[in-house]
Amino acid sequence: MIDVDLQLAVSDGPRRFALHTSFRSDARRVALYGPSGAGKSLTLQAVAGLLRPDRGHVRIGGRTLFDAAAGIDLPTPQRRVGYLFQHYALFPHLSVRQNIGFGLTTWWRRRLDGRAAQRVDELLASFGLDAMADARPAALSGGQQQRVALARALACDPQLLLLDEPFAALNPMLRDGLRQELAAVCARWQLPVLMITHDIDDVLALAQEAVLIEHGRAVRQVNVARGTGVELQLRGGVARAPEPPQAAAVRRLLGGAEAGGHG
Ligand SMILES: Nc1ncnc2c1ncn2[C@@H]1O[C@H](COP(=O)(O)OP(=O)(O)OP(=O)(O)O)[C@@H](O)[C@H]1O
Repeated sequence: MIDVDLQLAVSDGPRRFALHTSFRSDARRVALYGPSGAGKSLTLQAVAGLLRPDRGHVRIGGRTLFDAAAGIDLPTPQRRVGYLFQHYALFPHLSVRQNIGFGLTTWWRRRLDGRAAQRVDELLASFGLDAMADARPAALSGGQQQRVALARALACDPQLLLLDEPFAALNPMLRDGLRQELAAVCARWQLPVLMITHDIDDVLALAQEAVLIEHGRAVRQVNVARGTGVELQLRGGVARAPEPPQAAAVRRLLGGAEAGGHG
């Protein structure tokens, strides 16, 4: 379902950070977990198309969003990913309704057409935000702001939801309740989720699989329900997720020859 192999470098003056994250997962909810500065946000931004990798690919549910070798680089709106930013990034001067509908409008036409307005009404209702549709974000609680940001991320009918530290902006007292609310939203919308966090409780509450990111590398992949993990290898300079069980049989049947090898 999620197949990511990314290589890119960013620099800020003399500081240079090289990212090479590679993992594959069939789980519906995957967390990128790791310390601050490990490269989680860069990975998420590259999946969303906000950052262009030098090499690699991004495939979601069989769709190729990016493939450097094949020259494929879908612009963000065509990727059909919803992005929940770390501090929600709600527009303070727009109402709840306008925030949710923002991505359905264009800069030259900010009015919602009939279908888009209906979609926004549905989202307002399903997130329990009708009563505050005309309020500005500053008048909402942290939890309500999170719901507006989630509704906005879902407005474009995404095929993948990207969550960047979804609870970082919240009072710890609120987190448990909102984790459960978010888990319910994901289940209700049947949406695959790729989230980043450095809070192990987010992983335990929301993720089926977690990929540990350290120093710009995906180093371990953990099955949360089973409590098992596998190391992600760097082979020939490319990190790969573990092979499925039948791969060993295929290798045996093919005589152990490496791809591209002869004799
Ligand atoms: N646009 C940029 N230009 C230069 N360096 C950057 C840029 N964005 C991120 N970095 C650097 O890349 C490294 C990885 O950053 P990233 O934001 O991906 O980490 P992270 O794992 O998401 O951390 P956090 O959990 O603190 O958000 C950091 O050292 C950061 O300073």
